[in-house]
Amino acid sequence: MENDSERQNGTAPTQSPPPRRLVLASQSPARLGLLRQAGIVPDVIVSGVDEEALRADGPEALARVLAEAKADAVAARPEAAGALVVGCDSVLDIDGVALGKPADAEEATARWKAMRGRDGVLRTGHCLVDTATGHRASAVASTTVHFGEPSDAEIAAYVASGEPLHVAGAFTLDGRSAPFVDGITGDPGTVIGLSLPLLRRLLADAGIAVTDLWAD
Ligand SMILES: Nc1nc2c(ncn2[C@@H]2O[C@H](COP(=O)(O)OP(=O)(O)OP(=O)(O)O)[C@@H](O)[C@H]2O)c(=O)[nH]1
Repeated sequence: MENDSERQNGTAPTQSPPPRRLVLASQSPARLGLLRQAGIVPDVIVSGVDEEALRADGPEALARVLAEAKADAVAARPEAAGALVVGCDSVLDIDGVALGKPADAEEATARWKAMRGRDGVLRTGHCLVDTATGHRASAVASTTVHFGEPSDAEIAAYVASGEPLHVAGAFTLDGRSAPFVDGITGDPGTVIGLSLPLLRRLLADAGIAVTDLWAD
């Protein structure tokens, strides 16, 4: 509390804003890991949004619409009251076609045989909702992925690992298919599932410094 002299000469210490709670509207362990490694420990509330039920005109619009649907669904929950909510959705854009998680091993194999040696763009939609103020903003981050040329046998082994079935684009930058990705142009977090530089900008637009969310 400021004392009288501080009040009179305006030297009262500036009160740092109360810490804000962030809710991650995603079941993605990769997104949670990116936030935790950056010093942010969000609550997780899975949106349960049926992604197949939504349509949009192209990969970028689809990633945005799905991220917005996830954030809005969680922001409406009573357990998110007063919190900042971030929702994300990632799709691989190859020649304007949005590729999410492959349906099965056969599709994962066919995708790898089609995309090896080529470039694709991983597009991750982000939506931030401040349930305390009603502020809501969304944006899409894009990173170009330069795929290597795994052999048929390497593709078969990767698909047999099961990993590609659980991730957008049937590949991971930081997992078993890392040897098959020659490089990227853009933010790596966008590929993994959440762009921290973009989140920083969305938070700043809401009047919040990303450093205010650090857990310690
Ligand atoms: N670790 C890792 N995960 C990836 C990579 N690329 C995509 N993913 C994951 O693939 C998933 C993309 O599917 P989404 O529909 O966006 O998200 P989800 O996992 O279904 O979870 P929700 O947000 O609850 O819908 C996310 O969990 C991403 O983190 C990658 O390079 N590395």
